Amino acid sequence: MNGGPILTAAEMRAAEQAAFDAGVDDYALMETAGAAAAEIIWRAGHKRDALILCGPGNNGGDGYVIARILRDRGVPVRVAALGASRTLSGQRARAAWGGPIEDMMRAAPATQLVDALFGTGLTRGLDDAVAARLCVLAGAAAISHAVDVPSGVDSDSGAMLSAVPRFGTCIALGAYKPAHLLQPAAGRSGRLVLADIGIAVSSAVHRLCAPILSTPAADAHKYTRGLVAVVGGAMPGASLLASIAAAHSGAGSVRRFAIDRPIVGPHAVVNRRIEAPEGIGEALADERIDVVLVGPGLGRDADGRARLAAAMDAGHALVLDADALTLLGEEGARAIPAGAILTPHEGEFQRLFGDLPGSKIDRALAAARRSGAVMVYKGADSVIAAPDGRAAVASGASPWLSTAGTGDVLAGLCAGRLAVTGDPFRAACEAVWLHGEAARRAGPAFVADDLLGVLPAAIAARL
Ligand SMILES: NC(=O)C1=CN([C@@H]2O[C@H](COP(=O)(O)OP(=O)(O)OC[C@H]3O[C@@H](n4cnc5c(N)ncnc54)[C@H](OP(=O)(O)O)[C@@H]3O)[C@@H](O)[C@H]2O)[C@@H](O)CC1
Ligand SMILES: [K+]
Repeated sequence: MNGGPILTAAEMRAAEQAAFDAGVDDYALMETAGAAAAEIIWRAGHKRDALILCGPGNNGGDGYVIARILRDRGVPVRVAALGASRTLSGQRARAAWGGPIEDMMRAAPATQLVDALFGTGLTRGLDDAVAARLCVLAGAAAISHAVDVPSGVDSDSGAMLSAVPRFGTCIALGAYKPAHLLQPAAGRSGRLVLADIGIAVSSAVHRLCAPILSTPAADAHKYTRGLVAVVGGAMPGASLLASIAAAHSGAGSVRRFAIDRPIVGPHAVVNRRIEAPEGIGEALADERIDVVLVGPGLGRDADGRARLAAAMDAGHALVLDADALTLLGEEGARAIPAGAILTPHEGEFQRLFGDLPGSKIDRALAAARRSGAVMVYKGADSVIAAPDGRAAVASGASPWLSTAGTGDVLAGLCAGRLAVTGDPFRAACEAVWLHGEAARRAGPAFVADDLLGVLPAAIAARL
C-alpha cells in the first residue's frame, strides 16, 4: 500500500544533504532533476514552442536546465526570469543555458508553459502582480507543467499562499510533497508525475496505492473470515448501508442490531431488533464477534449514548463513525478507546481534537498519537494515520463521493476489512482504497447504494 514516500521540504533537504555528504555533486543533482523533468515535458509537448519561467532559487535552476535540454532537442524555447539567480547551482544552470532571458512580467505566452519559479523554498505568497501574470501565462498555454510544486503553494501544508493557476501536470522531483496530495494545492494539477532524481528517500508517510488482497483460505468458514456487528439506532438507512458494505468487504458474516425493522437489504445480513440499550451488551457478548461498528444511524440522544457505551464496553475491536464521533466529541478525545478506527470528517475531527497545528497529515498523526487510535481523516484528501507514526494519503478520489451515505459505506468497509485482517491501519488503508475504487467504477451521479454493487468487482481487481 506504499505508493511512494511523502516528504516535507526539510525532509527533502535532509535527503539531498545525505546525497551530497555521500559525494553527489549539488549541480549534478540539479542536472539530473532538470533532465528528468525535461523528459516528461518533451513526451507531452515535443517541438511545440515553450516558455520556461525561472525563479531565483534552485527551482529556477531546474528551469534553466530544462530550457537548455529542450532547446538542444529542437524545441523553440524562450526563458523568462523573475530576477537574478541567487544559488550557485542556479547561476551555473543559467550560464549553461546561455540564451536570452526575458522579463517574466512582459513575456508573451507560448503553447507550452513550464513553471520553475518557486518550489519547496517558497516562504510567502508571490507578489499579486507576479501571481496574476503566472495565471495569465498558464491559462494561455495549451500544455502546462509545474516543476516540483506549483508556484504559490506551501509545499508542506498544501495551502495556497497566493493565486495559483491550474496546471496540466505537476512533476514531483525525487519524492511526493504534502502539497501534491493535500487540498487545495493538489486540485491545482490535473496529473501528478513522480520524477526519479536518483536520491534515496524514505518516510513513514506515503501515498496510498492499490492494496494486495487475498482470497479466503480453502478451509475458511464464516466465523474464520471475520464476524462484524453493526450497532445502529432508530434510523435504518445508514446502519444498513454500513452493514451491507461490511458484508461485501470480504468478511464472513454481519449482524446488525438496531431499533428498526428493515424491509430491504440482503438476507445474508442478520438483522436483530434490539429496543433497550441493555440488550446491545447481551447481543455483543458473543465471543465470535471480531469487530463492532457503531455510529451510522445511531442517534445522538440518551438512547444513542447508552448504545455507544454498551458497544464500547463489549471488549471487541471498534470502528467509530458518525453519531458515535459526535457523542465522543462532547466528552473530548480522552474518551476514545485505543486501538479503534475512527473515521471523522473535518467537523467531527475538530470537535474531537480541536485546532491542532500543521498540515492535515500532521493533525491526523497527532490525533492518532494522542488517542492511540487509527484515524481515517476524511475529505477529498483522506489521511489515514496510525499511532506509531505511519500515515497514508489518498488523493484523486471521485468528487461524486460527496453525497449522502458514502461515509456509512466507508465505515462498513473499515469494519469488514478489520474483521478480515485484524490490523487497524492496514484495514483502514484497504477500506479507503476500495471506497475510492468503487466510486470510480460507479461513475458520475451515483448514490451511496450504487457503491455496494461494485464492491465485489473492486475487490476482484486486487486479488
Ligand atoms: N536542493 C537541491 O539540491 C535540489 C533542489 N531542487 C529544486 O530546488 C527547489 C528548492 O530550491 P530552493 O530551496 O532554492 O527554493 P526555491 O523554491 O527555488 O525558492 C527559494 C528562493 O525564492 C525566494 N523566495 C521565497 N518566496 C518568495 C516569494 N514569495 N517571492 C519572491 N522570492 C521568494 C527565496 O528567497 P528568500 O525567502 O530568502 O527571500 C529563495 O531565494 C526544489 O523545489 C527543486 O525544484 C532540485 O534541483 C534537486 C536538487
Ligand atoms: K514551480
